[in-house]
Amino acid sequence: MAALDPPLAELLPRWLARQRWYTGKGSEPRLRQVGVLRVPGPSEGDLPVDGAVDPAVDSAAGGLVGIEDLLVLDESPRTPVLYQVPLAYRDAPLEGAAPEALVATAEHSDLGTLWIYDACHDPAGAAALLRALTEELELTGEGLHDGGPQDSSRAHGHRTGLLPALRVLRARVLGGEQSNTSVVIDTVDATTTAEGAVRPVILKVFRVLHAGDNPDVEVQQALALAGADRVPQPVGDLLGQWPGPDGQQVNGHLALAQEFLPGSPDAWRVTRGALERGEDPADRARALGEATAEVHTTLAVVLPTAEPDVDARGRLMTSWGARQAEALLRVPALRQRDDEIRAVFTAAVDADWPRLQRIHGDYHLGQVLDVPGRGWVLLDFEGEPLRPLAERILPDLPERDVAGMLRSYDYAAASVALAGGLDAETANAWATRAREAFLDGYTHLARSDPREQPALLRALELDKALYEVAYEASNRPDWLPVPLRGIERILA
Ligand SMILES: Nc1ncnc2c1ncn2[C@@H]1O[C@H](COP(=O)(O)OP(=O)(O)O)[C@@H](O)[C@H]1O
Ligand SMILES: O=P(O)(O)O[C@H]1O[C@H](CO)[C@@H](O[C@H]2O[C@H](CO)[C@@H](O)[C@H](O)[C@H]2O)[C@H](O)[C@H]1O
Repeated sequence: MAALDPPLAELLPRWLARQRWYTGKGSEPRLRQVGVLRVPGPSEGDLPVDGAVDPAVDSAAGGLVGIEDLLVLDESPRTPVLYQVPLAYRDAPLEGAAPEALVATAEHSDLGTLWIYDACHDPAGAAALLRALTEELELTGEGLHDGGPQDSSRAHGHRTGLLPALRVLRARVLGGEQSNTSVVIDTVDATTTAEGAVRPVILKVFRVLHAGDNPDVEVQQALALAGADRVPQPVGDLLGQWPGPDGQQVNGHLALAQEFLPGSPDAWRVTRGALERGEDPADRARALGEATAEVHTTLAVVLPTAEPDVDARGRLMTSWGARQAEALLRVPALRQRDDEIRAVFTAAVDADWPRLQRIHGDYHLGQVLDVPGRGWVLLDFEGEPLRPLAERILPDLPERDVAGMLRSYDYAAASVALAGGLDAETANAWATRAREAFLDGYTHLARSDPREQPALLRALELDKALYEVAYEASNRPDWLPVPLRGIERILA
């Protein structure tokens, strides 16, 4: 049987531990493969080799030996984490590849030296993954050295049909700090040979996998199919199947593709820029409030809603308690505010609640794009990455998104002040004005004014700030003062 030397089992953990999306920072992964899928290469006509389109991808499909998508379980943390690692094998180095794209080189018993790339960083790998979605391919481990009849993993592609068939020209990984890996793929309409406009799409490869429908796929598709243009047009998705913890097969999304909106800065950049230039934030914030209400109104119609019954209230109280406990672990000084925090949550549980519905779930300024000629467009409906998927897919309080955005205006002002660009008082006044304008815009198009539910809004802002304490402690300790000051303000 063909073999790799060193074997992947030795090479992969070292590489995985260095990835931004590896959740066990600082610890050594202990990996067990639970699935492997063979991904057919890019379509004929993808990545043309005649240099007609982009010389940078001339050699993209040449030298490719195979692509496989590994599902590996890291058993080192208390709760094991399942990762998706698509790999592209080549018999020669990929010209122009970024150093971080190479996972390792290894000797194959039949093929000689192989260069093993993160398939997301290999244009042929990304084109092949996109093809699996757009051509609705069925993927299995059949034909692979370590796949075979004993391997029960599967995947199938699904195309929404909202965009025409696509032919890939080139691909590049989107930089920046991300929980998943996103690849921007330039395509043209495959149904015509005429010179058409380049249509960029973004392929988002989920790195941490969960059993169940990914809300980013489900919620965005529901909105787009209802005709909403407040989300990018979805191209399709890849749904996987693998053996779950007790051996039963589970389903979960592996990837999605959607329209890419170039030249569209996110609201975080736009907002900070306005603040640095001393511009009044009110008009933009009001428009964002309106866009948010528009999306909430559609979601309440196209996806299931629920009564805020005793169970729902109990679940929320439990999750608030867990957040408080987690934040306390990170910042023990918060213990002094324990009773005050609990009192805010208790007051909210007993307040009037609106009907529960699907929401964005991790709403902040970085999740919204300012699209020329279209206005605010919302991205990333995955919910908070630190919250269990089972909770993220339940109908929730729309005020959670409102509170998320209110916190984000606070963050924008505080981050400019933290960088020395503004005194704290001016920053606070600016944030207050932006927050009020956002609420005015929301109220204008929603059925209710969130300010009429002060206890609920206060608890949800506090909950978000406690989440941010845990998030910043793990990812950006220098920013911890931002949510801590937020907590002070909310409790004042
Ligand atoms: N459809 C899109 N068009 C343009 N830019 C996008 C699109 N989708 C994502 N992006 C960019 O990629 C970034 C990360 O995307 P996101 O879906 O939030 O991924 P993650 O879950 O990894 O945070 C966004 O902040 C945005 O800048
Ligand atoms: O976009 P993600 O789904 O990865 O969200 C996570 O990271 C966010 C930071 O990038 C974090 O947001 C926090 O910082 C933002 C500024 O960088 C700020 O606008 C948000 O209000 C604040 O919550 C988010 O909480 C986290 O889930």
